[in-house]
Amino acid sequence: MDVMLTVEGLEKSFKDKKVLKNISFEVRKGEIMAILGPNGAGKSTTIRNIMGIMYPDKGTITFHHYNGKGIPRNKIGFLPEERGLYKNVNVMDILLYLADLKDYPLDKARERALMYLKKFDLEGKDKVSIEELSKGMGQKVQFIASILHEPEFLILDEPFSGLDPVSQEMFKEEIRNLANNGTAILLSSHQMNLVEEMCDRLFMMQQGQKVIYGSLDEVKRKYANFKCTIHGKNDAARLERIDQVRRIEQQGDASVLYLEKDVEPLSWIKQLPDDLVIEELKLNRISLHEIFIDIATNKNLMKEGELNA
Ligand SMILES: Nc1ncnc2c1ncn2[C@@H]1O[C@H](COP(=O)(O)OP(=O)(O)OP(=O)(O)O)[C@@H](O)[C@H]1O
Repeated sequence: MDVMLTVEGLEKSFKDKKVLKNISFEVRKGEIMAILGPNGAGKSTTIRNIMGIMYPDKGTITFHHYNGKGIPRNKIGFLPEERGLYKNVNVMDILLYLADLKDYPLDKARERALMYLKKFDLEGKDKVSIEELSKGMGQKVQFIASILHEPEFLILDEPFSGLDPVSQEMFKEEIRNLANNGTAILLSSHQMNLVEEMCDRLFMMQQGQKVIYGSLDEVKRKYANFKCTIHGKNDAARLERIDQVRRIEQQGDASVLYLEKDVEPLSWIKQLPDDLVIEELKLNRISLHEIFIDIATNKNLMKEGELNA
């Protein structure tokens, strides 16, 4: 386990409002680590502290491999939440300019830029000015700018916002490739389905505090209770009386039964009433999206006082 970055005990206040409270996590080489949380949770503030755009009141940020020499800016790639490139400059010029700022050899940068433009369906756009690009195209160029210099640590803040599904797939594949080639990736996104498909580990925060930290598998095993979806005309009150059903949701003839923690799936199925109408039955764990909503709305997990994985 090769740790690239350690964030330890980060605290930050704006005036008298504490927005980061004892934030600690690490990002490892070759992994996609997601930083998640509701609006205002403190994700961007955490990222800005890592990038050295602002400084923490307390705590440390350590990039390993660099002998404690501070932030290795040339080895970091950053796609910020606030997008923006110089408008009246052409695509290749801006890409080369940004690569140059990272001390990356220009001939190599040009070669890689052409390769990535082709990969992202922007072949021939190298001489087009930024203002002529659509929003999605501009985002692709900015993404290319963040990876052109072969960063060892990459921060992606909402990389998928505004992208069509095909472009999302391209980004997903490229991000996965980068991780497979050893890049440590910190990914912030509100698109839980994509996070669930892509990330190896996740750090979820709320109101400046850690609520969940661990591998996707651990998190799902620990926090994602089972839910049972039954298609068939059944009476809601009756379903609610079934043992270990926490709550139900009904839509037409489909009912989703959210089950209590630690339910034993096989025995639970065995004890279902004989006269239940079942046209279809599915038993699976709740999604990351549902875990997120549970936490953000303080429905369930927060009350159980066991969130500090
Ligand atoms: N420069 C600032 N001055 C004062 N308050 C700030 C500043 N930057 C952020 N905040 C506050 O810090 C808190 C955390 O904000 P932050 O932008 O880090 O959240 P976030 O998790 O990135 O949210 P979002 O998902 O909406 O992007 C919020 O309450 C925000 O209002």
